Amino acid sequence: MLTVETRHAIHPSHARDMWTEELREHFLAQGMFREGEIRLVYTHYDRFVMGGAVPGSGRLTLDVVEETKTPSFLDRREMGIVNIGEPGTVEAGGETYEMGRGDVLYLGMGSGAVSFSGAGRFYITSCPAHKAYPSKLVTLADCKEVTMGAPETSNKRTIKQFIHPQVMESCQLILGYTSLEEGSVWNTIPSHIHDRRMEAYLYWGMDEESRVLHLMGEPDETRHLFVANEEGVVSPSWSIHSGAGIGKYTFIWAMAGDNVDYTDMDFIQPKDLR
Ligand SMILES: O=C(O)C(=O)C[C@H](O)C(=O)CO
Ligand SMILES: [Zn+2]
Repeated sequence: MLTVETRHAIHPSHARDMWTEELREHFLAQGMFREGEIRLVYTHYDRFVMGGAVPGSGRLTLDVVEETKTPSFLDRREMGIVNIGEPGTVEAGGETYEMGRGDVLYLGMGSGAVSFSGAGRFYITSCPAHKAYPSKLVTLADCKEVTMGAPETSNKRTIKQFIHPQVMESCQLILGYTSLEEGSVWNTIPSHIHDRRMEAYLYWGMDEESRVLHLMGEPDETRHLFVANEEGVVSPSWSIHSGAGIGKYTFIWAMAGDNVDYTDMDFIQPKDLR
């Protein structure tokens, strides 16, 4: 079963006037992971798509998605898949990929139908592509790690880069995930924006009762969302995307836009946040 929800792009001056439920309706993605289903959120931010596939005891295939009006979803798109569950299998382009928890699969434009099976919980990201780069399984052992922050500022964290120019080539998609060190709670501090790229977060590895206080909005008009495990946040190019967790968490970040330069960020110091 395939479900696709569309999210239109919101102007920052509109977001300023939103109350809590409206902010959640436009920027929070809930219920993406349901057994036996593929559930996608098709955004109008760089036409980025995020979603989940949980095959359970069956097999799920992602092929035609009406929203793209192409014969197959990946005809003019690339895809990044992260397995946030137990080991599972993805088949695409005549290849079979065995994915452990935390492994990332890149599928190039024209890969055709994508099938999911096994005990995996597959987080799906996709954006338009202009060239068919080779598909590639990037395991945890193959990613590039960058350590940032410090325990004194409660933001010591490891950024694992998978779909990233230093690891492999892609058209627009950049993807990886960040984990906090014991005792640290803050991600992405100092905050930043990048008007050249949108970004989407998926928070995972959290206890049922935990929540992340996700900060969004223009730097001088911040808003927040309380986010639970396996929920996503769409971050427009004008919005900061930082958070603090009540309990442990990891988050997958993925971006699409004009460049694939992870370091292209405009930082905002805490004193300038409002
Ligand atoms: O902890 C961080 O800092 C991040 O993970 C930052 C994100 O990767 C990001 O926002 C990249 O633009
Ligand atoms: Zn960012």
